[in-house]
Amino acid sequence: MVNATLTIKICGLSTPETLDAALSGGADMIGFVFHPKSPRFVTPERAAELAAQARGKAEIVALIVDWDEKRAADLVELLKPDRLQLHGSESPELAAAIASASGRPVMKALGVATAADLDRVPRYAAMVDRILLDAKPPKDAAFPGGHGRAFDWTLLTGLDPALRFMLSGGLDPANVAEAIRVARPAGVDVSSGVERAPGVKDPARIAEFIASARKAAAAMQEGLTA
Ligand SMILES: O=C(O)c1ccccc1N[C@@H]1O[C@H](COP(=O)(O)O)[C@@H](O)[C@H]1O
Repeated sequence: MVNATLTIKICGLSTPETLDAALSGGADMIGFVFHPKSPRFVTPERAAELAAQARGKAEIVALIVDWDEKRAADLVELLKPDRLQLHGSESPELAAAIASASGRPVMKALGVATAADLDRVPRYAAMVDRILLDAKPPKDAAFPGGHGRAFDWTLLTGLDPALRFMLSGGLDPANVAEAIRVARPAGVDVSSGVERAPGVKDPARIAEFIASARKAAAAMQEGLTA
C-alpha cells in the first residue's frame, strides 16, 4: 500500500466522498483525527465506519494527541488502524510504549521552527517507526497541528538520508512539488491545504495534491537515475 517512491497521506478525512477522492487519487495513507478540539475530529465509531471503505486500499492512520498506552490500545481494538500518529508532546519512551501496547507502528510528529528543533530527531527515530516533521502550531492554538502553516524546508537538507521522514505543515497542491524538491522527504502529509474551509475537505484539491506530489516525486526519481 505504501508507495516505494513517495508516501502520500491525506489527513483529517470525515466523509465517504472525500475519503473516496483520497483513495481513487492513490493516497497511500488516510488519517482520522481523534483530538476533540480539532475541526476534523471524528468519533472512533464514525472512523470505524469510514475505515471499512479504505481497508486494504490505503493505510489507516489514527491521529492522537497525548494519550496513554491503555487509551491507544483501546482505540486500536475498536478501529484496527494500520498505524498511530502521535501529534502531542509524547516522549520517545511513551511513543515506544504505545507502539508496544497497541501492536501498531507509530509515526511521531515533531514541530520544527529552527535548526535546533531537529536535535531531538535521532532520539525519537531510534524509538519509533517513522518521524513526521511538521510546522509548530501558533502559540495560542487550541490544537497542535492542522493549521496550514509551513516552515523553512531548507532546514531539512542536512538530515541523514536514511531517516526517510514524512513532511507536513502548510502543504497544498501549489507548493507540494517545491517542498519535495527542497526537503526530499520520503512522504508528504496534508490536511488544511486540501480543504475549502477548516474541516471541510475538497475532493478536487485532494486529487490535485496527489497528482502534483506524484509528478514531483517522479521528476526527482528521473533526475536521480538519469
Ligand atoms: O488536522 C488536525 O486537525 C490536527 C489536529 C491535531 C494534531 C494534528 C492535526 N493535523 C496534522 O497536522 C499536520 C499539518 O496539517 P496542515 O496540512 O498544515 O493542515 C498534518 O500532519 C496533519 O496530520
